[in-house]
Amino acid sequence: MINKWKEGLSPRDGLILPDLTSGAESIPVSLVNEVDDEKGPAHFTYLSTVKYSKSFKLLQPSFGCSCHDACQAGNSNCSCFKKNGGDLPYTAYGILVCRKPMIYECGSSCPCLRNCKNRVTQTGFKVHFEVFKTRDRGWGLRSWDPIRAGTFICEYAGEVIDNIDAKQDGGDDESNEYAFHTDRVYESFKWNYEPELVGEESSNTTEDYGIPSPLIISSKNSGNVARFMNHSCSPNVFWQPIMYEHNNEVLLHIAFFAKRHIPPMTELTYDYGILRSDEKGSNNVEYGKKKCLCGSAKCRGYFY
Ligand SMILES: C[S@@+](CC[C@H](N)C(=O)[O-])C[C@H]1O[C@@H](n2cnc3c(N)ncnc32)[C@H](O)[C@@H]1O
Repeated sequence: MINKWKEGLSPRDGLILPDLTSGAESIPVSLVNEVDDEKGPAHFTYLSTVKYSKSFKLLQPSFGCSCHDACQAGNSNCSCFKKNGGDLPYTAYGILVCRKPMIYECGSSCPCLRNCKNRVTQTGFKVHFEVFKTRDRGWGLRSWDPIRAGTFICEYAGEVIDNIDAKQDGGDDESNEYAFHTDRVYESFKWNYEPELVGEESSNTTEDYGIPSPLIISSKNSGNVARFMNHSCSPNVFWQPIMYEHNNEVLLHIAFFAKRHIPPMTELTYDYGILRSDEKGSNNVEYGKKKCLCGSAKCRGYFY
């Protein structure tokens, strides 16, 4: 049936819009409601990447590789590989091998080809998503295609804002529910599924992120499909910081990857983390105000 939807041979029940992105992405994103009469989410502008309005100072100097073809695994002269600890972070099929504190992709000043294997998150998403109405958590995101563990899902697109803007954006006493914060408290987990999937033990990879300074991205007014991903305490998606250079600026992007194999039509969710209290310091976590309806056996009961 899903193949018939893709080929346009059979109509998708509850279809509201065939492409929520209006052509901004190479693969259309359907908008579907099979549960009630709501005709779509509140207005927002579709944006496919992150937008830095204020200059975000990164400590990393801007430099790329000098590979003239595609960057090759084992090439000790490739400076992009060196920044990634001497390895390509992705397999030849573009699957993330291991969660890392930071991934450095080739950027616009690197002479390597556009299809270099070190540019996975810059070439748009490769799965057919639908934004659908959930029964109890507003709109959500799922895929018509099966997704293999380690697959790039999408980036978190939106506008980079500072903490003051984040508070103002959400009103006086409510935080912006469409803000992604890198410095929330996130449940730790080990990611190294690729070796596990080929029958090897997972290694003890670090759970810390190597982010130079906290980043907040708001997708309230403009964003992509990531703004529809709901929270789960047992998520099937996780985020990974990625840096690459564009127009002589090295910018930080947040990319989502599948944490496990995800069957078609399964809701895609990630852990929103818990907001830290500015006043209480890093060891004191401020417990979230929102009741969590993720329904997982490990549900914390709240998020934010
Ligand atoms: C970034 S938005 C996600 C998309 C949203 N469902 C929508 O309709 O646009 C975050 C909001 O979705 C809802 N939400 C997400 N995950 C939830 C969960 N596990 N339990 C209850 N509500 C959730 C909450 O209202 C939250 O503030």
